[in-house]
Amino acid sequence: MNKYPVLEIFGPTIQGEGMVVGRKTMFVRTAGCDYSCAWCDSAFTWDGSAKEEIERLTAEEIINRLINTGGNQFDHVTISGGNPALLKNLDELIAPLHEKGIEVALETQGSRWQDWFPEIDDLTISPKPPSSKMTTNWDVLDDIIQRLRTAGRIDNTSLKVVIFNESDLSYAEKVHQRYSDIPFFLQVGNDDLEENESNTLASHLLHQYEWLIDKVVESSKLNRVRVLPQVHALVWGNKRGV
Ligand SMILES: C[S@@+](CC[C@H](N)C(=O)[O-])C[C@H]1O[C@@H](n2cnc3c(N)ncnc32)[C@H](O)[C@@H]1O
Ligand SMILES: Nc1nc2[nH]cc(C(=O)O)c2c(=O)[nH]1
Ligand code: SF4
Ligand SMILES: [Mg+2]
Repeated sequence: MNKYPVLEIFGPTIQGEGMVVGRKTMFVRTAGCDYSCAWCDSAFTWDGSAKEEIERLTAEEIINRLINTGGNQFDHVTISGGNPALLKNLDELIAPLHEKGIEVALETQGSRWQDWFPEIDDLTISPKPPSSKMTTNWDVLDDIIQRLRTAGRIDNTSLKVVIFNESDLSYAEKVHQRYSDIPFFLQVGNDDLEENESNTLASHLLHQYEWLIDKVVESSKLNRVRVLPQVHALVWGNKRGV
């Protein structure tokens, strides 16, 4: 049996971001990332600070943990990280969830393809803008989108770009123009990961949201798009496991 490095299993909560925002869901957060974004809100998955908390679990153990935690109060599981696309054979987790009538979503940055991507019900690809300090490999991203097209999975796919500044907006325009038929989400960047007063953070993020809305309204290249905050950050602030 394959084992997967898992840092958190939590929920039910709501999906706070993107294409299925508001959907009641459980989360499985895997450890390890091939990126190190300057503003990563889940840096504990890759910076070594939580390495003692990483558990190596089989698919069966993950499902048992999901059921022990969420009971029968869920029918949707979101796999995030870190980058879950570093893991081969995740189909061993996805197929038994589907057999139980549970839908599966994935959060990944579009830096790696895995053959199980076509099994995902809600696939969010979140390429990283300049503020992250990461560079997009456009050949890899093109290849991922092309494979999803070939597999007939574009209806299950969305693109989500986090925005902190004007250069990020130009990057977002480029991504949207390149893959113009794919549902496109702009997401407010949380630039205050140290704030532990959730009301203070929420009012700051709402101002950032207003700024982002204004910018998107102004742009002639960002028309068929959706602009969203991270709803969980507005409700629970920087708390982990929500
Ligand atoms: C923590 S990542 C894990 C999945 C994958 N590594 C990725 O980046 O897509 C989940 C989502 O959170 C977003 N995110 C990370 N840090 C953020 C921040 N400070 N503000 C807003 N969104 C952030 C990422 O862009 C991504 O869309
Ligand atoms: N509620 C909630 N929604 C989320 N959407 C994406 C998340 C992530 O960290 O991948 C996340 C998260 O951590 N919590
Ligand atoms: S790709 Fe995702 S998990 Fe990895 S560093 Fe960037 S935001 Fe964090
Ligand atoms: Mg998060």
